[in-house]
Formats: sequence, structure tokens, C-alpha cells
Amino acid sequence: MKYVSTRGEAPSLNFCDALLAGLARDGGLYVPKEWPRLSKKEIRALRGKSYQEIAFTVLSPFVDGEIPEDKFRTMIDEAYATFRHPAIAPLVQTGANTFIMELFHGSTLAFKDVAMQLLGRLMDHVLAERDQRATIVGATSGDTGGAAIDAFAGRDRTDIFILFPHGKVSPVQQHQMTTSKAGNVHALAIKGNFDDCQSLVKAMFNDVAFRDRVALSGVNSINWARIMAQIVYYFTTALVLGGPDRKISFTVPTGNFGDIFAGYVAMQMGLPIDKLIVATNENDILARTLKTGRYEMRDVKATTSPSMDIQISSNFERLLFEAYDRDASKVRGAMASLQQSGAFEIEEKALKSIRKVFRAGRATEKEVAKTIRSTLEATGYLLDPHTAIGVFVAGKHEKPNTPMVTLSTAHPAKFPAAVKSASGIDPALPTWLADLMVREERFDILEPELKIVENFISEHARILS
Ligand SMILES: Cc1ncc(COP(=O)(O)O)c(C=O)c1O
Ligand SMILES: N[C@@H](CCOP(=O)(O)O)C(=O)O
Repeated sequence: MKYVSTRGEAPSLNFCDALLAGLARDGGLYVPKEWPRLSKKEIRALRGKSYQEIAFTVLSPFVDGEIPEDKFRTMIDEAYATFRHPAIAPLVQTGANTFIMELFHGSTLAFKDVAMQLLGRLMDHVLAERDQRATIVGATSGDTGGAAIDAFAGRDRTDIFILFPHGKVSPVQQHQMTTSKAGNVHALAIKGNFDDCQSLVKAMFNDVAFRDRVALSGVNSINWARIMAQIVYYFTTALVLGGPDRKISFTVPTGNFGDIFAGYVAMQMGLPIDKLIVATNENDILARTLKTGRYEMRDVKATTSPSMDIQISSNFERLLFEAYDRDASKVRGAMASLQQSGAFEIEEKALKSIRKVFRAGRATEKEVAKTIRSTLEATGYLLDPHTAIGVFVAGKHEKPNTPMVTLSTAHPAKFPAAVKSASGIDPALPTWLADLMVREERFDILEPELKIVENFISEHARILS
């Protein structure tokens, strides 16, 4: 299996090289050259199997023999042994045909753990095989950072630098990033917003001299392996609800478009999905784009769902590549226009193909609080603000005979202030994090300037030759 860049000008890579590369050298994102397919019969044969076994079957075609089977199985087993629920991504029924897929049973209480625990092990394996080290960078609006730090802390082949927007993540998220005692972990509070952090990360990848000097690697969903690991839970959930002999819809609280793009990949692999529904907060660039066909940046507003306070939605580029029948020149044109004027138009045919699969909606701050309250009253279930956005938008797209699954992307205890103000309940952290807020913090505050961040990394990374 070869991986090609969405911008068409970087070399095609095999799985392990794409894993370490993160962003392609032409600024694009790697995707498999073709989608592997599972027949309905093969999908049916997964019924009753464990999450780990399904993960092995679904992910093996992407790894394509580059990692020995027994080692890959062990990585999957170890990654999901860190989860506190045996089903890994359990389903909770909240209505006649509505469900919540809980993705927050990993160590940092957000869906990012699902992919990050596997990614850490995959990278470690490949670096050890090659006797190499890597400098890992990541941008976070709050959850990717904590999950990455948890997955990479103490690994001696990597140093990890996480850029988070100073003062714009929840206190729990901040402590998850700033209280690690591991010497290879560096939490960097950037004076800006998440988009500034993400742009800095992409700029570091595009600075070829720096990239090569520090052996740069990425853990954001620009890294294909992050998306890949997230495909699995669409299969496990569909199988529980009657798939592949019945179509399911999924509503996904969306920011960087990684999680929902994994659903799109599941569909390309043969999983019958009715609709994939993009749910955004008031930073609604994706909902507007699906409505108007114009992707247009606006200022980012701070909301009670800070992890989704995003304007530049990285993985939308992967969908554009698909919608343009993999014509990389069209993607390059759109990305150049985004850089020059902060906007691009999607051609009619491509937009039509996107709308065939995707729907979208937004929730205002009032609607988020109301949904947390009303769901608690109706079902006794306490939502976090990100999941509440999903539940609210899902409510607008339900169909009588199609199960609607909303992805619950974070535990309410990560956002206690917003949850308490909406519901009156102060959600407690689980026991293993009970002392999180009194742990000593360690982080550096940096200006959002490429050279400043690169210099910091150069001084602290242990890779330099
Ligand atoms: C809690 C939470 N929900 C939803 C999202 C959106 O996910 P994605 O960026 O994959 O669209 C994120 C982060 O991006 C998140 O941290
Ligand atoms: N919401 C994310 C933003 C980064 O997303 P990623 O999936 O590209 O890592 C976060 O919590 O950091």
C-alpha cells in the first residue's frame, strides 16, 4: 500500500515512512493510494469479535505487512489495555433509535487516546527498528496534547513538544499537559489561538532544513496513522447495531475534521453508512461550507467547547482531494487561495459529491447548555459540551428507521465549569486523576513566531547531530 500526498508533489511513501513523515513535503496530507475494501461477508464475520480483533482486521490492509503480524497484534492489545472499559468504545442508548458512542475511556478522557495509544507504539517500533530518534511536535486545542503526552512520556526515542493556546484550554486539559514529570515532554503555551499553533506546526514541517535537522514527526491528525486508528470504532459500532445489513448515521462533533474523515474512510472500505453529520460550535466554518460551497475563514470565538474552537480544519483537505476525484492540482489551487485570501470555492460537482454523504449543523452556546440540561433531565446522562453539540445537531437529522449514533468525544469532567453551569452538577475526575489539579505545573510561554518556537525546540531536542 502506497500513500500519496493530497497536493501531488511529494514522493509516495509506504506505511512506515508515511507514519514518521506526518505532513508530506509538499505541504499536503498523506492518504492511501486506494481504499482497501471489505465485503459485506467479511464485515459480517467480525460480529461478536473484540474491539482488538476488529482493529487488527480493519487496520491490517493499511499497514500492509510492514509490521510483523504478531508485533502489530501486541501493539493493539497493549494500546487498548490502557482503556478503563472492556468494550473500548461502548454504546449507550439514549432514545428509541439514538445512541452515544463513548470514546472517553482512555487515560486522558477524550477520543484522542484511541488513536494516540496505538500511534505511540507504532512510532516506537519503527524508530527502534531503524535505530532512529524523532522530535515530535503537535498543536492542540486541548485534547490531542494531553493524549500525546500520555502516550509518549518517557519514551526514550522521542522528545515531544506540544503547542497549546495560552489561556484558551480548560484547566483540566492544561494540567494534563503541564504536569508530566517526564524529561522528554515539553508543553509550550503559545500566545495565540489553536489555528496559530497549527500553522506553526505546519510551518515547521515546511521548513525542510529544520525538519531534517531535528527529525521532525507529527502526532496531529495530519498524520495518517491517527485517522487510521479512528476508523475502527465506526465498524465496531455499526456491527453492534445491525451493520453491515443496515445503514447507520453518525454525528461527529467536528473541528479538525479528522474524526469524521475516519467515518468517511470506513464507508469507502465498504461499511454501509447512511449519513455523516458534521456538528460544529459557533466556529461554524464547516457547517457554512457545506451550505454555501465557500470555505471562508472568520475570527475564532472562545466557546465552552474549546477543543472545537478551530477555523483551519486540516483534514478537510483530504475530503477535497476525494471530492475532486484525487486531482491534486485542484487541491493545490484551493489551498493557495486559502493562504492568499482566507477562502476558497468548491466546484459544483465536488460539492454535490460531498453533500451526498455529509450533512452539517451548528449549535450556539445557549443550545449547548440547553442540550446538556435537557439530556440530563430526559435520560439521566451527563454530556460534555462537545458531545452536547453532537446530540443537538443529531436531533435535527434523525430518521425513523436509521440508528443515529453521536460520538461522545470527551468526558464531562474535562470541562467542569461549563457542565456545572448548564446542569448544576460538578463532574468528578476519575480516581486515577483525582490529584491532577494539585500536581505541579511545568510549561514555557512563547510568542507565536516560527523562529522562536524552532529555536526552543532546537535547544531542547536531543536529536541534533
Ligand atoms: C473533545 C473534542 N471533540 C471534538 C473534536 C473535533 O475532532 P476533529 O478535530 O477530529 O474534528 C476535538 C478535537 O479536535 C475534541 O478534542
Ligand atoms: N481538538 C484537537 C485539535 C487538534 O486536532 P488533531 O485531531 O488534528 O490532533 C485537540 O484537542 O487538540
